[in-house]
Amino acid sequence: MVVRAAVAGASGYAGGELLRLLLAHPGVEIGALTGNSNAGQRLGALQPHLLPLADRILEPTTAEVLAGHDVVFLALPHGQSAAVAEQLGEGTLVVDMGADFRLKDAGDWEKFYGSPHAGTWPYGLPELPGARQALKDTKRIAVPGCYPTAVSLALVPAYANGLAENDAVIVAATGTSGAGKALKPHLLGSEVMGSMSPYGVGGGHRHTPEMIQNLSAAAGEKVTVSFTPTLAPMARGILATCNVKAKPGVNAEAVRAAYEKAYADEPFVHVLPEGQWPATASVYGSNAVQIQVAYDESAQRIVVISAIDNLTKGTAGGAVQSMNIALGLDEATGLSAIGVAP
Ligand SMILES: NC(=O)C1=CN([C@@H]2O[C@H](COP(=O)(O)OP(=O)(O)OC[C@H]3O[C@@H](n4cnc5c(N)ncnc54)[C@H](OP(=O)(O)O)[C@@H]3O)[C@@H](O)[C@H]2O)C=CC1
Ligand SMILES: CC(=O)N[C@@H](CCC(=O)OP(=O)(O)O)C(=O)O
Repeated sequence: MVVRAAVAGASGYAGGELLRLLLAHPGVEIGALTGNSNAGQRLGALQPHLLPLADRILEPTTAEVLAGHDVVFLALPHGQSAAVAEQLGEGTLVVDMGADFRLKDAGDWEKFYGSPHAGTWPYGLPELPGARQALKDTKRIAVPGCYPTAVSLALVPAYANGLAENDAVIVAATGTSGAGKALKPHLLGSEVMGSMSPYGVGGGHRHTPEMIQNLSAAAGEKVTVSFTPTLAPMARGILATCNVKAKPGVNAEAVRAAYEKAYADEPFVHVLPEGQWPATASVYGSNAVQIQVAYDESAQRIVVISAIDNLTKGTAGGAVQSMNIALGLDEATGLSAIGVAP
């Protein structure tokens, strides 16, 4: 089976990473490629690493251009997907890499994104309990945010196994590509090189409600999340340090056993051997997730560290993995868990 896929937002970082993966996918033929301000440009001028597509011309992002494809990926800014998606036929598989359909709670959406809530689609993080079943045969997929991917995979086993108190403290470092290609003064090389800086401190980051949604579903009760993102001088990668108070009676063996069992059969999530720690360089350009867990006995806290590539497992790889499930393909088709080092 070969499906024809269109990519809206092909000039951006997420769209570019998606095309890199789709070029290596045996079941996908690449159809229309669209942009906004760059419509009319050669893709090669904007994504010079995508050599086989260099002479393709970006078209405007309209329902007419995106019609007639089996799959449409939307790699557009927040709030832009819903209007496009509603014009695409019900028989088309629409994979939204933006945030529009991730949250279930309309109040959360309005508070953090400041616009009316468009709805909720099956969530494209297959490793979460029940997620694969919801993705099978679906025609609509909401790909998670990059931080919620790293954090949910790190903490869901602790909550699903009743090991952690209902209070998570998370500090995560990200590469600059997470902010997209649009020019932003705080992302100038001279501001970022040789420096790390926090942002969205104090509960303001829009990924916080998405983390709460995922962790609360695993815990069976509302989990409190304090999330602090930081910007690191690298292009790609997220390193999330997740710290939770352990429930009474928990010990190091129980924690380790829960994580090893949770991810034993997962093709992309690797619980590292004891003493080895996740690093963004190890997952660069791959769909892999590295996890290490430690029990801090003196503080009675569980510390889980995860590393992903924000553009791969955190966006485009997660999108392809979820598409594969929806189409009934092997979940790992076209994806690699092998990183690039050094
Ligand atoms: N970067 C990341 O790590 C992650 C990104 N995502 C999501 O992916 C989506 C794209 O992000 P990213 O690629 O980083 O952003 P970029 O800024 O790099 O790219 C944005 C893309 O959307 C197009 N675009 C901009 N405005 C409009 C509009 N009004 N209508 C239609 N198209 C428009 C741009 O076209 P043009 O350049 O031609 O103007 C470009 O192709 C976002 O929703 C983001 O949340 C999700 C997880 C992680
Ligand atoms: C450095 C930086 O700004 N990172 C982005 C990462 C979020 C992201 O890309 O995810 P979604 O846009 O899909 O929600 C941020 O913190 O907003």
